[in-house]
Amino acid sequence: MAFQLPSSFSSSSSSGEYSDTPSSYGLTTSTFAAFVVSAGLVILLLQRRVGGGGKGKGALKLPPGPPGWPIVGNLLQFARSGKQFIHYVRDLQPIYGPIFTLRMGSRTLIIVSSNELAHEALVDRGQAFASRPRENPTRAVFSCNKFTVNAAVHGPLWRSLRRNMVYNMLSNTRLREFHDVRADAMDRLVDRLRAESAESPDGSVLVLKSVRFAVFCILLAMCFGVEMEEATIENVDRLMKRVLIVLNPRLDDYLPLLSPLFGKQRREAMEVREEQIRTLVPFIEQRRSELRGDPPSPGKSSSSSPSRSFAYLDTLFDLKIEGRKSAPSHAELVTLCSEFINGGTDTTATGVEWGIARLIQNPDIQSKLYADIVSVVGDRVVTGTDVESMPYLNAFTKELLRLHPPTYFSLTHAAVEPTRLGGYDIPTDANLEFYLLPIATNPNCWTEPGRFWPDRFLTGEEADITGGKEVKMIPFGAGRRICPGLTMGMLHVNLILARMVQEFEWSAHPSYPISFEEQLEFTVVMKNSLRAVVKPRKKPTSQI
Ligand code: HEM
Repeated sequence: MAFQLPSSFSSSSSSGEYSDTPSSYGLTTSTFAAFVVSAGLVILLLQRRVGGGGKGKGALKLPPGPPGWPIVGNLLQFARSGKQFIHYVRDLQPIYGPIFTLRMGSRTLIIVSSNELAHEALVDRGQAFASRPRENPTRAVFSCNKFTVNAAVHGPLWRSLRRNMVYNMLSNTRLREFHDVRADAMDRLVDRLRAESAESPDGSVLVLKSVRFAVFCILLAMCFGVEMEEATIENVDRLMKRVLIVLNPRLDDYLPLLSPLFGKQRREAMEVREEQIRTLVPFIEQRRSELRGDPPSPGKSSSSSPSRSFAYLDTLFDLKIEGRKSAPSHAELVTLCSEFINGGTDTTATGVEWGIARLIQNPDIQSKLYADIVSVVGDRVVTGTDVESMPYLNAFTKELLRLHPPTYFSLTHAAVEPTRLGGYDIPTDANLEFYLLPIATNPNCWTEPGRFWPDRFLTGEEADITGGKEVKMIPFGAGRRICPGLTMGMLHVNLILARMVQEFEWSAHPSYPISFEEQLEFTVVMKNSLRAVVKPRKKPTSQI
């Protein structure tokens, strides 16, 4: 079992297809257990000697939770359970209720799984819970000390960064401007799937890999303003995977006193950070010199096509941050660009993978979806504008994100100042985790909540996925920290699914039966990566 707890994506990455987390970071259960017991005893002795101890939380009335050990809290029980964190929490929830506490070493996690409490905390009293907790030292380096939208504490920096991303990049008008980037990525996706299927002896394809690559291409082009050659994209993608691996939570994140034992991992993380800066700064500099109108440097081989008129990066060069005079540094630009690319890549790709699995499981639903697409576009290739007018597709995607929220937890929240929720104290240093899956499958809110049934949204059941009025399903979170990429995320999931279904009929591979078991990486991916058989349909004509 990998040692895996929820974490923010910061400037880092997300995952999706990577189940190859090195065991040096993911300790096995038995080593971990032995390690924690001995380490716990050593720390206890050390703390006694220096007169240390608790943090004076005795007077607080925290939500209930399983009793834990001194120092290590519930870490040992979690490790010994042999479960993934999402399953460990799922099994505790019926015992401890809608709000409960887990102590993971030095971190106090408060898990909220009630619709009402989520609405109260995120919407009604959104300001009070709008911050983010402290980061571990490795993440702090990658996020330039929380210089990102997702990691910034609630305050002027967060407001400046978020406002810039939302108004300059994620508005409907701006999204329309990148129509051709999406169209190109969709064509490439279809070509890749066709080629992979033709090369494989059984005509099958690995869904997540190609979809993830397509989304990555779109976000890379939007971020840096250039459409890069495939080899360059793959290179950047490989680097992002390494970033992801070194940012995996480590034992010393929860037991900082053990950090002297993790020197090698820390050094490796710093090398990856340097490589990330070395790789991305040339794109930043290329863009800067193009904006200045410099002539291309002689003899420099270009790994990208001519530039677009606008990119996320352009908005960052002279970004005015409340309370700060200087423009973002190179390292900060790398961090902000990585956040933009990573925030939307695995979340979207994971959603599509589960979506294709559901279509294979339900051929009737697949037929209805195909009919919906054809009724709107006829023989023409489906575009981002078309998907808005496809009621069944939109119902399908909503149902998909209800039952398979790409992240089962929102990013970790923190209280701005000590407060209360559900009758319990919430200290500022607690990690507040909103558990999205039980919220979206609450039997008080849904008929047959466990059934995958897109028609529910066409026959009277409703849900505002922003959670503004009430919280029924919030795959993008809710309130002040709601995902700023909601519209783009929905558009990409809709468009990719529509194009994949327009071009191919999807069915199960006889040797790889579909299993709906999940695995927590950054997003919750299919435990057995989906391998499916594709049968080309009538080829649509090129775009108008
Ligand atoms: C299907 C696609 C997506 C899903 C399911 C998703 C989900 C989420 C969730 C659950 C959160 C946490 C909200 C909270 O803390 O309460 C979040 C935050 C965030 N997402 Fe997304 N996301 C998606 C796509 C995107 C895209 C396309 C981008 C941008 C390019 C993006 C950028 C962000 C950022 C910057 C935050 C942090 C917001 C803040 O802290 O103020 N996401 N997302």
